[in-house]
Amino acid sequence: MASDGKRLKGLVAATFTPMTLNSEVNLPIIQQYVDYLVHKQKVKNIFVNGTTGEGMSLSVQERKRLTEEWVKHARGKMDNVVVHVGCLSLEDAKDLAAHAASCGADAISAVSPSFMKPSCPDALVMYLKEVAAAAPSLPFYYYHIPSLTGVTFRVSDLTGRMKAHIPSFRGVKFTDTNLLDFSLCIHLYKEHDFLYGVDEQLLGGLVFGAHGAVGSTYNYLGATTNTMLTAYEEGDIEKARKIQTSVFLFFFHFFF
Ligand SMILES: CC(=O)N[C@H](C=O)[C@@H](O)[C@H](O)[C@H](O)CO
Ligand SMILES: CC(=O)C(=O)O
Repeated sequence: MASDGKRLKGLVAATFTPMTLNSEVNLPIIQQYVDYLVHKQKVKNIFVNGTTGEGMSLSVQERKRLTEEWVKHARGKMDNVVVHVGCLSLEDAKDLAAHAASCGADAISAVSPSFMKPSCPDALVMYLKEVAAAAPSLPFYYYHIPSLTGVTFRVSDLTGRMKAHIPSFRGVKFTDTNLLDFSLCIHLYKEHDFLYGVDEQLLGGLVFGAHGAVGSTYNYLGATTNTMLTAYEEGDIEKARKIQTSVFLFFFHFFF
């Protein structure tokens, strides 16, 4: 699964972390989870230990064991395993990045530290540069999620700096409703991948040129969202809009 220059496209499911009733990570079920995503949801990329997987609430050891298991079972079945390695501790993030590389993950990603926040865009890039350098052979994706990190630097401001300072920088997982910032990134940095992360308005992201999408709902609405991607590609905007509307109505029904 080496990712020699291959671009991350299409849907990426942000995996949940299966737990046992004893609050241990449930590793034996991961093989079944991979098969379910590939066969039932037609989703062949995963984002492990992110927001949905509650990576920030897991121990470093749990995150490592999960990474090993996801990579092992995805091998030969999936296209990309992206491992989220962001932590409040830079040393832990570097440790997780190096571990992801040693397991054979395809890419890594990291959020900004969020308790002691970087004071300016350059400080954030210095942190991300060190994390990425711990796994220099893996494509690195900045994970922008200001609603949770409170770090609101515009991605269009950060991207040029990441491109200049992080040799493995490949793109951004962009979880924010600011489509102006998103579209500016796509316009300015055509050689990078910008993956949209607000599942309820992915259609808006597609119109502005999203290369793909990372999200929690692709665990269970992957097949449905794939039909939306196809409708959009075929120019059937009415159908795509209907599917997007059904997705957010479904979502609002259960979560609001
Ligand atoms: C805050 C959050 O978890 N965002 C996810 C991606 O980053 C999304 O996939 C959402 O879970 C999804 O859009 C539902 O609101
Ligand atoms: C949605 C997403 O990308 C995450 O859970 O991290």
